[in-house]
Amino acid sequence: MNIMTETALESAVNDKMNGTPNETIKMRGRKVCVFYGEKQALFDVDLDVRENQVTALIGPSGCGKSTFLRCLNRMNDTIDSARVAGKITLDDEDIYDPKIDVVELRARVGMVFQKPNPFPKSIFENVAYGPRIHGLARKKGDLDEIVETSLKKAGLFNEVKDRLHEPGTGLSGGQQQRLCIARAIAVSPEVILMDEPCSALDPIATARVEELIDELRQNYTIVIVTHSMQQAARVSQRTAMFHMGYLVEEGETDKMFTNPDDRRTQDYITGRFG
Ligand SMILES: Nc1ncnc2c1ncn2[C@@H]1O[C@H](COP(=O)(O)OP(=O)(O)OP(=O)(O)O)[C@@H](O)[C@H]1O
Repeated sequence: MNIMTETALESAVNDKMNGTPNETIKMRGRKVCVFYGEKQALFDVDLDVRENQVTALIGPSGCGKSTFLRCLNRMNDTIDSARVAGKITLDDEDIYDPKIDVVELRARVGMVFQKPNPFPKSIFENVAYGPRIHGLARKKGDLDEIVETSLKKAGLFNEVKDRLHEPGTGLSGGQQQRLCIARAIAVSPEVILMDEPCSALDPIATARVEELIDELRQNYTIVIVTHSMQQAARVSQRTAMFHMGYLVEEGETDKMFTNPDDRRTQDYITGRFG
């Protein structure tokens, strides 16, 4: 290693130690437009997603938050009437390039939905399914290890270790959502998209998932859609405010909640509309 590299490394480590956020852009959206048939749902959205940070998407119902989230792993491809224009990159690679393997993309950019949706299979199988189809378990024992590690990272292992072969659907709502997070983690994603992951959970289960999101950001980049201003303020480092299909403004969460630039953000966070 030469001196320059050593210095650069040291400075990067110091930045980390000082808590300077990682400003690497993991995903970049430029002039993103989405149409459902004739109706346009998103207009020229430019939004960067920073690595190892939580980005919250907020705004009144129907403003396009979930539509934008679904663009990030091409889930809109599954909606017949949907058409996406503009450019979205992951590590500077165009995810809408025809060469992109969408199955592989969705392993790199995983998703957790509003309602916990475990498969009607055992807890073990819920987590093992993805790694198995993606060929991540090479030798016997690999799968056991992936399942255990993923459940640990999702903060669920201790609660379920004695009943791994019982149905995932038998868990509580909060546990099911953490199982879905373990399932997403099991294929080693780089980005995790969460569409209102706590809206079906009680306050205690919500608090547990919020803590988990904060832990996960050390290893993953997270984008979360939420209707809860408190949740956005608690879990995210950056917040993006949408209104009627437009990105109104985006910035550090602390600033967005104390001193936003746009009147619409101010009105929304203070409950004046939405
Ligand atoms: N599958 C679809 N087909 C047609 N229109 C859709 C579809 N999904 C969303 N839309 C429309 O696109 C617009 C944006 O919807 P979207 O669900 O992205 O908003 P949202 O901000 O996530 O809303 P909510 O907070 O209510 O979930 C809305 O007008 C909605 O009716």
